[in-house]
Amino acid sequence: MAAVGDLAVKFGGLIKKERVFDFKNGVFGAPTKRSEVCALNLRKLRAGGSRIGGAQAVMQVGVESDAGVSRDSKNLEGALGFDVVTEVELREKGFLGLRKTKLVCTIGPACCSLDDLEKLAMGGMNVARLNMCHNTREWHQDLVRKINKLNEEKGFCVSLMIDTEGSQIHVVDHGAPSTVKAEEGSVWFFTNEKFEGSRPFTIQANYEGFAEGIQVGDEIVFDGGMATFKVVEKVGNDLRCKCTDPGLLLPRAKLSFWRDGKLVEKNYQLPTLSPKDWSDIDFGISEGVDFIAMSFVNDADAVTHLKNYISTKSSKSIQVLAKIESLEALHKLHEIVAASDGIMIARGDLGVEIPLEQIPTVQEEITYVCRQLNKPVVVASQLLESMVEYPTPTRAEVADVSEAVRQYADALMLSGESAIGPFGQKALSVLRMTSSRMELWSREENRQDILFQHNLEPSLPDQIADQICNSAAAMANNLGIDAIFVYTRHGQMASVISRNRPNPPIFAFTNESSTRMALNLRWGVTPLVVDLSDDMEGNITRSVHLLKTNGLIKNGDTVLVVSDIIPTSTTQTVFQSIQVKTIA
Ligand SMILES: Nc1ncnc2c1ncn2[C@@H]1O[C@H](COP(=O)(O)OP(=O)(O)OP(=O)(O)O)[C@@H](O)[C@H]1O
Ligand SMILES: CC(=O)C(=O)O
Ligand SMILES: [K+]
Ligand SMILES: [Mg+2]
Repeated sequence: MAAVGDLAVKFGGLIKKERVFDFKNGVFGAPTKRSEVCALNLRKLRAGGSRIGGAQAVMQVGVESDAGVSRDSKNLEGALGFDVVTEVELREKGFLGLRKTKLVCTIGPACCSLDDLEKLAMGGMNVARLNMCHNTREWHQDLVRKINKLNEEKGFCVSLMIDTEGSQIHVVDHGAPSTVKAEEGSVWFFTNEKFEGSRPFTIQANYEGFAEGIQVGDEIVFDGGMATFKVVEKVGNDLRCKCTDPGLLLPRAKLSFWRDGKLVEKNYQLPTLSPKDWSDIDFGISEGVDFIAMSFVNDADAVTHLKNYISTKSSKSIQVLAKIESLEALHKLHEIVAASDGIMIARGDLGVEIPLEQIPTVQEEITYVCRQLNKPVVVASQLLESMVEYPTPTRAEVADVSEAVRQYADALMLSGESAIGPFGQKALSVLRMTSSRMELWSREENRQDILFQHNLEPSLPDQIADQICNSAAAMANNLGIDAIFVYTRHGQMASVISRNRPNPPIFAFTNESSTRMALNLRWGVTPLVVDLSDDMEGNITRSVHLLKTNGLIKNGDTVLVVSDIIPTSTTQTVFQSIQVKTIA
């Protein structure tokens, strides 16, 4: 509850129920109504098994009794596997109060102490992102060590992502340590040559071929519109340009070239992964990071190549996220999404290559394609940009965040807001508060879009698994279930349930740590590591018991349990089941 002196923010108007958010402590003032879940007597809903193409699908409804599990099974207590943040959130807000949208924070100098990282973790950071464009190998190594320490010693579950630098034409030197103003009509020299000391009106670009194919009359745009120059003369490999739209030139500003209102695509000459990127990738593999985000992906081959490389180098499964940040990537969106393990909509660089007014529709299109193909999608860049400087967001920023949540993006990302801004924790709490609000609204208004169900895989067993997950999500909504439990070794079942964006939270029990960390980016999924035995009934009974003894689930709660493979002692038949259990 917001104490006197705390900054309390209220959203009213359109929204029916008000909740007060305490920025300082990062908690909601009023818990989500548990009465949203109707009490159900599920005992009457008993249904038998039905045969589908050789595999057996069982649908059972029963009453879970605690009597069968002995309370002295101490070895299981530690195996609950909940992370500390979910546990607190669950105790405070109940099942429906758990946030669905995942949060990624870029780590930088403003938040790199163990203490800062712990505060971000406590504030709901699901994934820590290290941008390899900046800082040293030692700095990144230290960060990895700190995140691992927090996970191991403090019970957090924060996944690690590295983000490659990639190849892109940008400013190396513009003659000043920070921003330079370009006045209208001023003439500037663009070169790849390094220059010593101060040379006014000179810009050094990072790539020697930057002026290849560029003609007199073409335009150079800084950072997608910060300032614009017209090429007035070609001088060998260099360009003399006149400022036509005055503005600010930032260090490392991104350059794009335009002719007759169309982008002159130049990045095709640059490799998606440079030698430095390969070295950073080797670092990520050796540190056992969970995600590698690949900058400036231009086609599916680049993604497949990296995935193959990782599989030969790493025993651990590492997820490759393709960053969509070029026009070329948009042209090949489907194949890139299909080849990758997930997508980042890198709106920063995308806005350099496409007109800004197209970003919202492109974002909606990408999130839609990702959901169809069951790939997690991160919406990134400038979500709360003003908070790099100010302690509150603009209304427009909150609206932008809400829109990404309404589109059911899996995750939202902070960049400079957490990396260099003094209000990183506040920015994180704004993301948390805004997503929870929009999730509640979508649920209450029943705004869920009908998902056109692509079959994800052609084979029959996979289609059965898909259909089971789809049906489970529908059942969970229709029956007002409190929580969905899914037993999943590689995360596939959990991801397909998540793809349906059901109302109750999804607890994904897995025995693979890498599956757990990968599921951290999936909408609505709380991943837990447990010892999964072949006795699936035993697994289910044990996990319910563990939640109950820890006070996280109580009599009368209803849980929908989805399991994939239940080989029993007498038969090796593959069972796939949906069971509804009322805790008694
Ligand atoms: N590890 C770091 N060390 C120092 N500064 C950092 C670090 N990571 C990020 N920053 C700073 O935070 C800003 C925002 O970070 P972010 O990585 O999102 O931006 P970016 O460099 O523009 O992104 P990208 O290269 O992925 O397009 C950067 O411009 C940089 O100033
Ligand atoms: C995140 C990133 O790389 C971008 O927005 O360009
Ligand atoms: K990057
Ligand atoms: Mg980028």
